[in-house]
Amino acid sequence: MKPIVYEHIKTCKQTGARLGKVHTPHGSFDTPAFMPVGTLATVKTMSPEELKEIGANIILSNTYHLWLRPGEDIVKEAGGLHSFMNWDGAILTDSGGFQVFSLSDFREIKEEGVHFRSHLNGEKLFLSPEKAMQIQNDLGSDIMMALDECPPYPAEYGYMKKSVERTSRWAERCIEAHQRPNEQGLFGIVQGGEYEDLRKQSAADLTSMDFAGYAIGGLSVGEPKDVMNRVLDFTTPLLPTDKPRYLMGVGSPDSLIDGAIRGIDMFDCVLPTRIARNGTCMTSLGRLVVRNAKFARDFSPIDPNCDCHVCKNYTRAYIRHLVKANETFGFRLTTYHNLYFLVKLMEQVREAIKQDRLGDFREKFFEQYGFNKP
Ligand SMILES: CNc1nc2c(CCNC[C@]34C[C@H]5C[C@H](C[C@H](C5)C3)C4)c3nc(N)[nH]c(=O)c3cc2[nH]1
Ligand SMILES: [Zn+2]
Repeated sequence: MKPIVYEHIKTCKQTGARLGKVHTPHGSFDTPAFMPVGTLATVKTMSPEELKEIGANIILSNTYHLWLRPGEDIVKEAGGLHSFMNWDGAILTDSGGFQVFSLSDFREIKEEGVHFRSHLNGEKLFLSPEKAMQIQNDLGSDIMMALDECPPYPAEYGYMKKSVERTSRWAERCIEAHQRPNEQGLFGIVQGGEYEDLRKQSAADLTSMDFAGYAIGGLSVGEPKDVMNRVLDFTTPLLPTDKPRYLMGVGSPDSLIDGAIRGIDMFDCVLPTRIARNGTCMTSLGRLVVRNAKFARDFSPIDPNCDCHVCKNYTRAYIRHLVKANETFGFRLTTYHNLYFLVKLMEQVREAIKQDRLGDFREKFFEQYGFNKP
């Protein structure tokens, strides 16, 4: 039986956004959904209980890092990632390719796979479609990603065309190498950069193969927002309506809303956890850098419009003090609030889709958050 099932509930009459549910062997989650990112089998500083409290039902984990440390064999011996990290919700693992390109200084892409050096000890390593499948099979994630190449931005047409064709051949090999298709879903990743014909070719190749869902890759790699939105405008319509669509590496509140409007169901981004660790918070009135001196005697919550545990019990002055003193608890508070903020934002997006008014919601939110300021 299919491990991943997409249930379409409705499409917003005002925009192309769709309300849905994704059913997995470890529970379901409402879409559009933001997925918190756990790099080393933990969403940094958050406990599984806190992630549940925040409302996260699916998290991302990291093939590349877990392969290098502690090794997928140890995670497999622990019974898989769910028991290793004591998380009983859904887990999505990326294939590791993106990490190789963004972390290791030496790498060589060949037809058979990618040769590179470990960013930990410089050891020569090799990642192939078959290896990426074996690692994710051992980790036991509910949603696995095919091994793809995410080309840099910008990339010239000739290179992009060759890369798309190789990514499609790798996708075929991933399907072949997938050991447990009835227990773990496998998503294909559409590439093609900003070239409409290459996006069409990539989507046609991948949708002719039987994937549980489709990701749009190659974006959020430095391109302007309007380029991302244009690529989404002509790419999402190429994807089947009865399967989830995942926009990889996105993103900021405005990109989440604009992606949902263009029919995206799933998002992931390190932003909320990464900026939290330098004391920056996302609030309904825009970004707030809590270590700023003006908050030294500010005994109000991070976000007056937020009802999270942190905003109900702690003040800007206290969190500023902790962050300035480099106290771990301070980063736990900013991380908890930022994740809650994005999970809540997606709840408001789903509510707006229900009421066919996501366009109006976008206007109000952008105005209040300050996205429209020139
Ligand atoms: C930021 N922009 C962006 N990201 C991207 C990612 C990684 C998604 N996040 C997973 C990830 C990546 C890192 C950091 C955490 C944990 C783990 C390792 C998995 C999230 C991508 N991943 C793949 N396989 N392909 C892409 O084209 C791609 C494009 C992206 N553009
Ligand atoms: Zn809050």
